[in-house]
Amino acid sequence: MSKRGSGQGEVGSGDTLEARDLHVRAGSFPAVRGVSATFRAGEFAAVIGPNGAGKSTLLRALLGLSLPDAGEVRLLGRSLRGWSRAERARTLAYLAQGEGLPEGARVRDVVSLGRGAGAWTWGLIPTRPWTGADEDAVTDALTRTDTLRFAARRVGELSGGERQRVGLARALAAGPRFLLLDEPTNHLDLAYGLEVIRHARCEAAGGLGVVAVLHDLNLAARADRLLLLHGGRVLAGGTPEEVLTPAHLHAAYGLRARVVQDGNRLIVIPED
Ligand SMILES: Nc1ncnc2c1ncn2[C@@H]1O[C@H](COP(=O)(O)OP(=O)(O)OP(=O)(O)O)[C@@H](O)[C@H]1O
Repeated sequence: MSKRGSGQGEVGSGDTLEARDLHVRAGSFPAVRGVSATFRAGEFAAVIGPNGAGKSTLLRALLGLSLPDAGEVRLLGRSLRGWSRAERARTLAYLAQGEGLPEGARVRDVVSLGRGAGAWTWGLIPTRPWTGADEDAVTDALTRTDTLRFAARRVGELSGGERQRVGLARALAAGPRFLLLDEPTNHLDLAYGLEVIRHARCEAAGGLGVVAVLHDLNLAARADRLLLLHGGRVLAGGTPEEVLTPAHLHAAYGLRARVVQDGNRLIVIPED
């Protein structure tokens, strides 16, 4: 089934971000060891696993920020090695873990950075003029993340949850095909965490591919697909029902847990 999202066009079967037998080091440590996974446009996928499982390292390799020792990343059917930095930056958006935003800047200006407005702000030579289409894309990203109403406020005046949505808006402003989020709900209370997940789901329903590293398994249970890493390897991949089993949770986290179905959602309950 194909979907249409604002500015993202038709989603076809080749709209994937793929890791093929990927081996990646973090420093000298082999943090990702033979991971294969396919992330699709139009899907919200969560990468889960205990501390040190290799989640962030995998995300950085998918973005082309860390080069693999072996294996490859393929984006829209082409090896990432063949993509220019500029092409990659337009296609893959990234919200890093604990990424700070400039406190004194106004929200709209921060979101404009997502379309390269920094080239003007920082006195660099712009490669193209700022256009009405850029302005529209910024407004669209602000609207989609429900941040338009405080677009004129300064970042320093916002709550943690509001800042996270501004970061999301900046990433979306570039008009990417895939959005990669590293622990986007970290330090957020339950309500804000849920809100970030709701936005991620909504973007995926609009045609974007969303890949988020998540620690909270009950938030991850709201994803379309899960990838469970352990020791740099894939322990399980598939739907939340397939991945969040007591056996997998015990193998990955050494945790005894019950998994119960509540309506159409799974709930993980750790046992003492
Ligand atoms: N610069 C580095 N030098 C050496 N080892 C590193 C470096 N960065 C990460 N590692 C190790 O690589 C492994 C994977 O790290 P990574 O950050 O990808 O895991 P993670 O699953 O994202 O963990 P967390 O949930 O704690 O953020 C860990 O064991 C970590 O200690």
